[in-house]
Amino acid sequence: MQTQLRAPCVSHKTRINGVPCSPKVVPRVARVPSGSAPEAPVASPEPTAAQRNVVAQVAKMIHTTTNKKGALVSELPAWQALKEHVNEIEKTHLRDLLHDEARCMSLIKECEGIYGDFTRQRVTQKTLELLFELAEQSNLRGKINAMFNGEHINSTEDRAVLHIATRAHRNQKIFVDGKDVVPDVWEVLDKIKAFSDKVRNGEWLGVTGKPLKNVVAIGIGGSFLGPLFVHTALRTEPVAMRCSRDRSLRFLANVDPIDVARALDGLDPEETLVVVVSKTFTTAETMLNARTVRSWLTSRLGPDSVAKHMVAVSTNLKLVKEFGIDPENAFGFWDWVGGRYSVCSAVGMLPLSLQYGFDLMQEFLAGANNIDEHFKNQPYQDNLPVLMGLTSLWNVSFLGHGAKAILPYCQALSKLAPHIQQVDMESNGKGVDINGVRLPFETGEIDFGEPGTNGQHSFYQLIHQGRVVPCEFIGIVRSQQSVYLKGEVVSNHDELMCNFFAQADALAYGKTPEQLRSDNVPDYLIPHRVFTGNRPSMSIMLPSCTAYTVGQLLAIYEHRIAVQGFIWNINSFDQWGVELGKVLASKVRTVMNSARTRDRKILPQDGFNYSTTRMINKYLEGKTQVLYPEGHDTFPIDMLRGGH
Ligand SMILES: O=P(O)(O)OC[C@H]1O[C@H](O)[C@H](O)[C@@H](O)[C@@H]1O
Repeated sequence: MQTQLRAPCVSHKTRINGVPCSPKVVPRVARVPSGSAPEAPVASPEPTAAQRNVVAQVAKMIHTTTNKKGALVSELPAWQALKEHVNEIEKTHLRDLLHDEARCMSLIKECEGIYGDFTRQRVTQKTLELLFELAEQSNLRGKINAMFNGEHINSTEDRAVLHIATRAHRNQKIFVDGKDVVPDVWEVLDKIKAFSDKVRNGEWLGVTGKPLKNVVAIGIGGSFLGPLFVHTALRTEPVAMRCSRDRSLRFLANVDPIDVARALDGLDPEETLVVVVSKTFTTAETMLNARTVRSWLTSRLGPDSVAKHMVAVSTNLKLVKEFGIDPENAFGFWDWVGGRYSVCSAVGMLPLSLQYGFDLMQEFLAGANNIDEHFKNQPYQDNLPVLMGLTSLWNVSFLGHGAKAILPYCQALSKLAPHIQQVDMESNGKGVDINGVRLPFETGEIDFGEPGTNGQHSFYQLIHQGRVVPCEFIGIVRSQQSVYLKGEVVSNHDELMCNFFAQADALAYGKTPEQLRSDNVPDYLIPHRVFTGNRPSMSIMLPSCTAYTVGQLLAIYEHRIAVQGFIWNINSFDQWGVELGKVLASKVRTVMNSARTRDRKILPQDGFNYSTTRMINKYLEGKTQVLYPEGHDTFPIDMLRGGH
């Protein structure tokens, strides 16, 4: 049997990622037979100086040759067993697996009103058992508990990860650093209710005395995508429609002035409330957009209008004040809410409550909370986020499928994929494990998606006959909008759902040359018309698309992403990868300003490479505007027309 060197467990904390670690550093080098369980760090008597020296040298040697500080998940016995199990699965075809009714029954889960069908994943009962074993060996349960217990599992930023607290019931208790944070959460929620009620019932008026019926939410990334997803999901839901009659909610995210023009087009500033949403209140795009819209407001309504027409959501109340927004009109949240996990905090709750009313949005929180409890308490085999996370991990890390398609058969869920893109790819697109050790395998998935049936007429060709892309089909039992035309074979929503059912089986079964021959397909076309099938997917059905079920769906996706990150043993809650581009943009900004204000070209001494220098100069030459105008703001004429 082969042996491999395992690195010393060196811990500076008593708990890392929910895993207890000996506070006493006991470097230890073990020879571990591959395929056997890694040993836990053990306490030993104080080593002598000579022993310490030997251990330090061996540890240094291991560190420099393997860069390991602890066992990687890929070294765990269950990971190895899953690798070997791939050979078994490669011999199966979904066509056959779907004939096994006992298997299918065990892979269909009905919980919390949601129907989850995993039968079209390329898994058998044995695969699941091995995945559960991997979860055990990776201490998944311990890591979930660590998250719910408010431990600082975001170790690179030394923060707890507690978006679950933002949707806690008032009587729940959730502690961060010894403090119950639920009262703080509800203090902000109560403030959102009071403020949104006042705006909606006309108690809070604009500076010229008009009701504020339009809201523009300025924010980007996590301060945009989640709220946009939920707003898009509710726009045509009958109760939400009634609650939002005569009101509008728009979003402004991109720093592109075209987005400003579109967001403000036709709006009357006198009737418009602006919500600036930024966790840090330093994000360049958001702050420039906020200054732009402030200028749009004040140029029409005077400087005093800011007090009545601008409010903020942020963790940085100092900068909110410096911007000129009264902290009384600011809605806080906390560093333990990650930006991409913040839709249930004031980030989403303020703009959405202004649009739909707080009471409806509370149902959204209740739906998310329902899944939080499910995730925390259900055993792996009945736990939707765990099953989704594990089967995705199987697809990515063992079957080698690096992408996944999110395919809601519901137009209202059209912004689910863009939101999950950020939550998933920013969380799990990492190159090192939680200890900073470079991973010998890839993490994360490339997420994309469109609502069915639109996607069918776009990229489905590739997923049927080109690359294998595991798909997630999301269907709704009762549509938000019901249409049936007399004489049609089925109602419009049934027509949509016929496609939902058909696509999953088309991917799984495919079409063989024999079937094509018996359909009299000419020989020369057969290779073109063969579908190999055996393409994995899963299906979820929600009873309806309401505030409650949208909350459930959101939490399912958030937690399944955490499951994957916990098992890969990465930090799913930081995002250092977005920094470098920001820093370089800032350097370009400085040089751009100097070039524009001094009417000069970019020079080699500005520090850019040949390509970038030439490209920026080409850009500078091509614009009619050379010098920035002094002393006043400029807008495209139309942007100021204010709907008149
Ligand atoms: O809410 P903000 O502080 O303005 O941040 C907005 C976004 O900024 C960056 O792009 C981060 O990577 C995102 O996670 C975050 O959501």
